[in-house]
Amino acid sequence: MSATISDLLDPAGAARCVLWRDPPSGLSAVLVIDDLSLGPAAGGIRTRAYPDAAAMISEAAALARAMTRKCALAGLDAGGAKAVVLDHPGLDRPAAFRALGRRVAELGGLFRTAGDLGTTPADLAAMAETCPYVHTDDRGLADAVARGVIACVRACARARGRGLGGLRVAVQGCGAIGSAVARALAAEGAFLLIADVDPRRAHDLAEATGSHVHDPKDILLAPVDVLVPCAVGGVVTAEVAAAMSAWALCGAANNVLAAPDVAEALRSRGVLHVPDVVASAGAVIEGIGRSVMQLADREPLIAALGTTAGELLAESVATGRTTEALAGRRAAARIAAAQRP
Ligand SMILES: NC(=O)c1ccc[n+]([C@@H]2O[C@H](COP(=O)([O-])OP(=O)(O)OC[C@H]3O[C@@H](n4cnc5c(N)ncnc54)[C@H](O)[C@@H]3O)[C@@H](O)[C@H]2O)c1
Repeated sequence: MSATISDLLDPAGAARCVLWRDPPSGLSAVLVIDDLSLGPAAGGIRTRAYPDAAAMISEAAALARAMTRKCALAGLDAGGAKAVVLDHPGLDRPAAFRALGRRVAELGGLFRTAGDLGTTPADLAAMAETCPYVHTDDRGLADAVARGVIACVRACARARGRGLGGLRVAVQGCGAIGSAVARALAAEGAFLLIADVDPRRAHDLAEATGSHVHDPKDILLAPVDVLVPCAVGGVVTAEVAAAMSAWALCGAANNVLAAPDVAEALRSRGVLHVPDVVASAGAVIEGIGRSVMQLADREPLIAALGTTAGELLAESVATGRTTEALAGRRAAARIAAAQRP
């Protein structure tokens, strides 16, 4: 069940993919390394009940591509990757994550990882027993994401001549990231509507932050100023883009647009859209900044996400292009410059 580095290094520059299985623990995992031009590949581990291996590969590949853009835009010396783990009734989680840790350790630091949707602090702790390349400080990374999201929401508010105080914000998802974002927004005096498919999580977060619990079925259409998705990807469909009340979209959920043309639907309605590859970069800045770039202070890079968001919003108005396209172009330019001999 092991991969060697040469399995992953593809001289043609195509995405590298490896499937790991460990029958004793029930582990089935896919790692996609998308790009190594700027440095080792960074990306979290997602754990979900996928229908088949093709679904695992396709989600890992899309998320790894987004990580490449995220690292390039954040000014990090890192490329993009993603690992996904199949959640199923036969999964012995501690043993499976220890086995996954052994495989990732064999790559010698080529892949740097942390948590993501569905992967728990206990999973990461088990993995860290066998692997030095996993960040287990889930709360610290989530708080770093929240600081980046706040900087980007502030950029949206500023574009409308507003501040964060009294801003009406809807947060979808009350997990690690949604909770950190809601706490940070509440501390800034925003008025919050929050929702989760797990009512207990929403209730507990509402108690802690003074927020109002909203029905998860229509949180994306809630009458607010800013929509902050922090749950699963693909939730902003063409229908949501056409019907949403919020005048800004700025969330941490990776790959939140259901299709590329949704970006144009948002732009043509005048919705300020901060791409999630910008808004959600706080965790990878914290992780790679600390472990690879040895930056004593990562806050300037996190604060710079707000500057990038403001520039993209202004450039979109000036050029009529979507912020998503403009962000993609910036990331590609930085990677191309690094690839030049
Ligand atoms: N963890 C990180 O460091 C990190 C960094 C950047 C981006 N992200 C992204 O942020 C998002 C959230 O990650 P997380 O680590 O908080 O995951 P998590 O598993 O801790 O929390 C996700 C929450 O979303 C809820 N949820 C799922 N579907 C929902 C729906 N349709 N409506 C409302 N709630 C729903 C779940 O019940 C859960 O409470 C993911 O898209 C992830 O890729 C995570």
